[in-house]
Amino acid sequence: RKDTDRGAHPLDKKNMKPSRATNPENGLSQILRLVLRELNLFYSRDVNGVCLLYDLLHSPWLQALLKVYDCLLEFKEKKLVPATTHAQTLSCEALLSAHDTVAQKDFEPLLPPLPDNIPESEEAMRIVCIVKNQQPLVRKSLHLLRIISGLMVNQGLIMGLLYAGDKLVEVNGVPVEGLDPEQVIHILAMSRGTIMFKVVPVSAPPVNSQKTVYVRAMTEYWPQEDSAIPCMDAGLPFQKGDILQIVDQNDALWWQARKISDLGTCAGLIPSNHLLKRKQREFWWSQPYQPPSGLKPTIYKEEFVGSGQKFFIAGFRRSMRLCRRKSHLGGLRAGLGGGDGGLPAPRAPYEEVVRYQRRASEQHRLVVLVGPSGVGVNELRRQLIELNPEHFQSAVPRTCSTYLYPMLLLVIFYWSKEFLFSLWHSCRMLEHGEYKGHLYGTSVDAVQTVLDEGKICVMDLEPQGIQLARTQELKPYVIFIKPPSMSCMKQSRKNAKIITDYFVDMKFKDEDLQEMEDLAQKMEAQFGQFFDHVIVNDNLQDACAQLVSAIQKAQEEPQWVPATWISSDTES
Ligand SMILES: Nc1ncnc2c1ncn2[C@@H]1O[C@H](COP(=O)(O)OP(=O)(O)OP(=O)(O)O)[C@@H](O)[C@H]1O
Repeated sequence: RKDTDRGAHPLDKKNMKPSRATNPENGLSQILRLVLRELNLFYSRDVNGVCLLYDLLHSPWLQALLKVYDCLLEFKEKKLVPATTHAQTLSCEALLSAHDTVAQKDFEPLLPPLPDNIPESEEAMRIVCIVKNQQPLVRKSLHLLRIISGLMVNQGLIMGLLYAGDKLVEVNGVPVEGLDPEQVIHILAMSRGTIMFKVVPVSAPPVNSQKTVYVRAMTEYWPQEDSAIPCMDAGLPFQKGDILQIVDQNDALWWQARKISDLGTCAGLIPSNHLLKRKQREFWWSQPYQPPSGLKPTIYKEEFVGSGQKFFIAGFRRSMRLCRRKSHLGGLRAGLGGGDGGLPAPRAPYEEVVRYQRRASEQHRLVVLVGPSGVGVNELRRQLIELNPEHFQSAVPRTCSTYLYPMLLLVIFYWSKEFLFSLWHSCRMLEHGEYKGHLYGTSVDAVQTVLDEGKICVMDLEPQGIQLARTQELKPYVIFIKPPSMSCMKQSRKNAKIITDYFVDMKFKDEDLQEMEDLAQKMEAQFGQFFDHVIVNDNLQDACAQLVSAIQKAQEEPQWVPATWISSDTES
C-alpha cells in the first residue's frame, strides 16, 4: 500500500503506544474483538444501523488490514537485521514504497505509433510489431526468416500476424528487399525491444485445418548432422521411441512437432515422413553390401516345474548364449543385424499412435519381456508367475515338426528372411526353435489360450520377434530388461549361476557381463522404438516389483499404441 493510504487509516498510529501492539491482549485485533462483542449485544436487540456496522467490522479485509497493522507495529519495536548489506539502509517504508512502485508499473510492451504518412501505394502492406525480450534473437530471428523463404512461422509467437509466403519489405524502417538472408538475420539479432516488420501479405493466408496427430519415432534424427535442414537451430532432435505431437504438416518436406514430454516448448522442425524415408533409403543404399551370414534355428530348453514335471519354456535365450559361446559373438551379432548380417531395410520412420486404455471387458494385453541373454528375463518371469499363478502365465510352446520341417527346408532353399517371415505369419508363430532334434514353436493361439482364461500372458521374445507379436489382436506391451552398469553387475551377480542346457552351473565371468552389456546396447539401438518400458535389473527384488507395477499400468492406464490397433469406437 502507498504511504498516503496507510496514513488514511481510521486509527491514528502516532497516538498508539508501540507497547500496546506487542502485547496480543492489547493489540488492535483484541480491541476489535471487544467492539464486536459489544455490537453483538446491540445486534440481538435490533438497534437501527447496527447491522451495517456489524457487517463492516466483520469484513475480512478490515480484519486482515488490522492484523497487518498490528504486525507492523510489533516489528517497529524490534531491531531488525538486514538480510543483505544492500538492505542496510532500507526502512520498512522504503520497502513498501518500492513495492508500490513495482506494483503500479505497466509492464505491457509499448508499441510505437504507426507512421502517419503511409502512402496510398502501401495499402496492401501489413505492419507487424513484436517485442523482443532480453534473450538473443537467434531462434526467433531464424523463424522469421522462414517467412521470407515461405516455409513457416513460429506459431506461438506471431501466429495470425505473419504467414508463410508474406514478403518482408522492411525491418525497423530498414528496407530489406534485395538483402541476403544473413544480413536480415544480423539486423534482427541487433534489434532490441520492439521490432517492426513491414510485409506484403500473402494473397491467401493458409488455413490450418489439419488435426494434431501423434507419432512414435521409429528412427532417430539429429538436426546438427543434417546439412539439408533449412534452419538447424529450429530443428527438433529425437530418438527412437519418442512420441511426437505433429502440429503442422503444411510443408511437404518439413513438419513442425513437439515432444509430448515437452509440450510447453515451441515446436521444432522435423523431416516429413516422405523426406525421412528418402533420407533412410539414401543412407541404406550408401552402405556396403554384406552377404547373408545365415540364420541359425535355436534350441528349446527344458525346465522342471514342481514335482518332477517337465515342460519346455518359450524362448531360445540360453541356447543362444551357448551358441554364442561356441562362435564367440559372431553368430549372435548376425542375429541382431536382422538375421542376415546386413543392415536392416529401412522401415516407416513414423508410426501414428493414439492413447489406448484397456477396458475391463477386453482381454489383457500380452506382456513381452526382452533382454540380452543372462540379464534375468527368465528369472523375473518365473518370480512373477510364482507371485500370482492365478494371474500370470506363460504361453506353452507346442511341437510343430509336421509343418516346420518342410518349412525350414524351404527356408534353407530360398535363404530369404522375408520368405521365412511370410511362413511364420501363415503359421501364426511368434517364435520357433529346435530341441534335441524336435521343433517347437509358440503360436499366437497358445498366447490366446492364456488370454482367454482371463490371465495375463507373459512371454520372453528375441527382439526380432517383437514385430510379429505387434498386432491388434495381442496389443503387446514390451518391457526391456536392461543390465545395470558393469560394476553393479559384478556385485549383484557374484553368486549367480548361468544355467545351461547341460545343467552345468557356471559363474558369470567378466566377459559374460561385458557381452551382456554390449548386447543390451545393440538391442536398444536397433529395437528401442518398440520398448514401452525399460527396467534395469540390478536388485532382483526391486526389478520384480517394478515389473509388477509396469504390467499393472500397461493393463489399467492409458498407453500410446499404434493407431492401427484401435478402431475409432474403442479410442479413449
Ligand atoms: N538381479 C539379479 N541379481 C542376481 N542374480 C540374478 C539377477 N537376475 C538374474 N540373476 C541370475 O542370473 C542367472 C541368469 O538369469 P536368467 O536365466 O533369468 O537369464 P536370462 O535373461 O533368462 O538369460 P538366458 O535365457 O540366457 O538364461 C540366473 O541364475 C539368475 O538367478
